[in-house]
Amino acid sequence: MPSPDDRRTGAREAGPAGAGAAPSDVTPAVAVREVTHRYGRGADAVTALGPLSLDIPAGEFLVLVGPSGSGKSTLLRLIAGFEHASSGEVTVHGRTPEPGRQAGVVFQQPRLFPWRTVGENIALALRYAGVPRAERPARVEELLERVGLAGTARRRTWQISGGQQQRVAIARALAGGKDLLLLDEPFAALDALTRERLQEDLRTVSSRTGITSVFVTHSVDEAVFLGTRAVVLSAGPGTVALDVPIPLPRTGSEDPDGLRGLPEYAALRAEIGAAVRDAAR
Ligand SMILES: Nc1ncnc2c1ncn2[C@@H]1O[C@H](COP(=O)(O)OP(=O)(O)OP(=O)(O)O)[C@@H](O)[C@H]1O
Repeated sequence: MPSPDDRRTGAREAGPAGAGAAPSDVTPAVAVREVTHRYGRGADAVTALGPLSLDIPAGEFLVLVGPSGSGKSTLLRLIAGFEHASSGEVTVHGRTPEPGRQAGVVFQQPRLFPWRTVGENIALALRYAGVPRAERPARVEELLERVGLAGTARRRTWQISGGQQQRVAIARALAGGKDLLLLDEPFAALDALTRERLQEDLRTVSSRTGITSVFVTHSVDEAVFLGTRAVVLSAGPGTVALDVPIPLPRTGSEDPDGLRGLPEYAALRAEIGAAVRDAAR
């Protein structure tokens, strides 16, 4: 899914973790400092997360893995600004996150407007991003091309497959021109083959644009394939159980089978898999 205007941030050129960490004096794209999060009050309160600290440099593709209930989605929601930390601080480019402001978000379900066409769903996001009306059709086509859906703008969302709908959701998240993408198990509901295709395409998009990404998954294989860094959360309330760089080749044109066949790939899978199993005990 190459695009003529692939963006590369300065920090990306400095390199994500795994390809040489960003210098420590650069403000991270996302900073999570001593954060805890509780849902509810009194006797019904659930501590979902923390205390947890994490810096995510610009350009990094951070994958969050961990047992069910370890607080992965909670952490993502805090970074998106959907929740406010009970204690500690979350900042995105040094500022308190606000919903829809700093990040494009993709959920497990595509959440498209069913009465609108594919193109209209994306055009709406462009409108919210302040893109002038006259420029929107060309931008829609460009975004659709980027996610492998060129020529589908006029189709209704119910006329396309679940995998295609999730591609539209990714295009919509990219439409805002944000440099942070938050994805909460976006491929979990898809069949294995479609899931692999989307993983490959997302890896290419992320490698070529350098967009900072935080991706929640239960799949260790998905984590190693997509990430430049993996963080495993302990059983809830989640803290960092393992934090490892994934220094695999990342030009955006790697052969997926070749990547999965690398000995480093198998070693990372084993290390992260063991940490997830330990965390779940
Ligand atoms: N809105 C909510 N109100 C009350 N408790 C919540 C809420 N959302 C999450 N929790 C609780 O917070 C804890 C962490 O949930 P969270 O969904 O963040 O974990 P997770 O690691 O993403 O789980 P999963 O992998 O199952 O999706 C769990 O105990 C969950 O029950």
